[in-house]
Amino acid sequence: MTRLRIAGGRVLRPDATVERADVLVDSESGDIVAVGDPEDVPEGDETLDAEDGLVMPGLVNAHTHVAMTLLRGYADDKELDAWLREDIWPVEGELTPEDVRAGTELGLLEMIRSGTTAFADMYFHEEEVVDAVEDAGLRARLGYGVVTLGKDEDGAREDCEQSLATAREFDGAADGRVETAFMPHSLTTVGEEYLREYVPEAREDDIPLHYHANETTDEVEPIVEGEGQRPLEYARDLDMTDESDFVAHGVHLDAAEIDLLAETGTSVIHCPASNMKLASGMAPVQDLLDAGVTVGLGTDGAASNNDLDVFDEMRDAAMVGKLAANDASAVPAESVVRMATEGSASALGFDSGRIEEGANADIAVVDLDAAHLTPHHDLVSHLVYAARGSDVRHTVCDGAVLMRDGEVLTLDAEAVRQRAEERAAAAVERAE
Ligand SMILES: CSC[C@H]1O[C@@H](n2cnc3c(O)ncnc32)[C@H](O)[C@@H]1O
Ligand SMILES: [Zn+2]
Repeated sequence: MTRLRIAGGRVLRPDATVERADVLVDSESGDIVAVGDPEDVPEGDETLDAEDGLVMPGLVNAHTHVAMTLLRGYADDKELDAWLREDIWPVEGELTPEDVRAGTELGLLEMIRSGTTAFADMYFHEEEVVDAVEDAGLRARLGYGVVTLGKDEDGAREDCEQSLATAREFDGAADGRVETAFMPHSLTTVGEEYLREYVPEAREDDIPLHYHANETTDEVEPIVEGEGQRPLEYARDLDMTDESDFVAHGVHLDAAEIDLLAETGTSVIHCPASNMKLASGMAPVQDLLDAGVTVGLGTDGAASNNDLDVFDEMRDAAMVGKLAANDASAVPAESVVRMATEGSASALGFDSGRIEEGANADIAVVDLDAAHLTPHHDLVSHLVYAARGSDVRHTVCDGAVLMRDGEVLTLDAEAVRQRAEERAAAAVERAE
């Protein structure tokens, strides 16, 4: 057994306390095998120096479209529908598998550098995302995003079948680090007849569902008018609110929908930066937490954020959560850290997000000696209100070191950056 010892640091425990401790990881099983007083933790074969650092669970970005890094800064300052139709979808129509690979690698590089160890992705050419994740060493729940709107019946069916085939083929890939889901884009961009036909197929194979829901009022109103139901009631009647399912956004929810989410166990992935930038609205996060809904955190794509830094997202979640509740005590730092770690991991079905014996060894070590993190009254506060992705010193996933002392070991950072730059420019040129 190869053992990695993360030594000399302070450790963020699942109850949000911080203690001086060492962490021992079994690099073969990918599990944490001991957490405790340095004198009680057995020696490792390899050591990661966590002196002056905080050892915390790797962050989990539970909703993104990772290859959209290629479109970062391409189209800003528009609301969702116009942004997608006028700017994003025309370029996405030009993206080749190689483009998606290049954009994904850029996103993975950014995630590893900022302490993210797991994520959920909805996109196309998803086989490229699987390969990139396998090489870069992260953990992910991946799926092909279905849109039937604007397609004829053959095209729509092809899309649904592609999503199911992707989910079946790649589940368990990358030594089990990749799991999958059936991913209808949203309740308004996928026709009811297709949801009625294909959701039962996913259920038969125990494939979870991930989709955008209640993101904008434009998405809620047609369902209320057409079906006489709130969107999540419509989703429940289509068997789309299982415990294993997770929806992105959940901005415009009424009280009955919040109860429905709590009763069914369907998780909500809060994406505050995207919701603010596209002026979609403010999600009722404190109400969701009070109702017992599992809430995770996601950046959404880098074109509506415009980065994949979950530290940034935590700060946004705390800030907008208070504004939405009109209460400065709402969505406190501890709840936000929980959302970005255990909450997201649980939504994605991963046994990660906590530094505890038996959990996946998905870990980030944050440097605490920066000026903007001094003094150390409350380290949980710092993670949410003061830290940045660039404060991460080491990133470990599944027991493997992906970044040591700021150097990413699984990707050639400069080559990744150059390829993405070239591919992004060429794709935009083809589209214009
Ligand atoms: C069909 S693959 C996924 C699809 O989703 C688009 N997308 C990116 N951000 C959002 C968002 O906030 N709401 C809805 N859809 C979004 C992305 O561009 C892909 O086309
Ligand atoms: Zn999205």
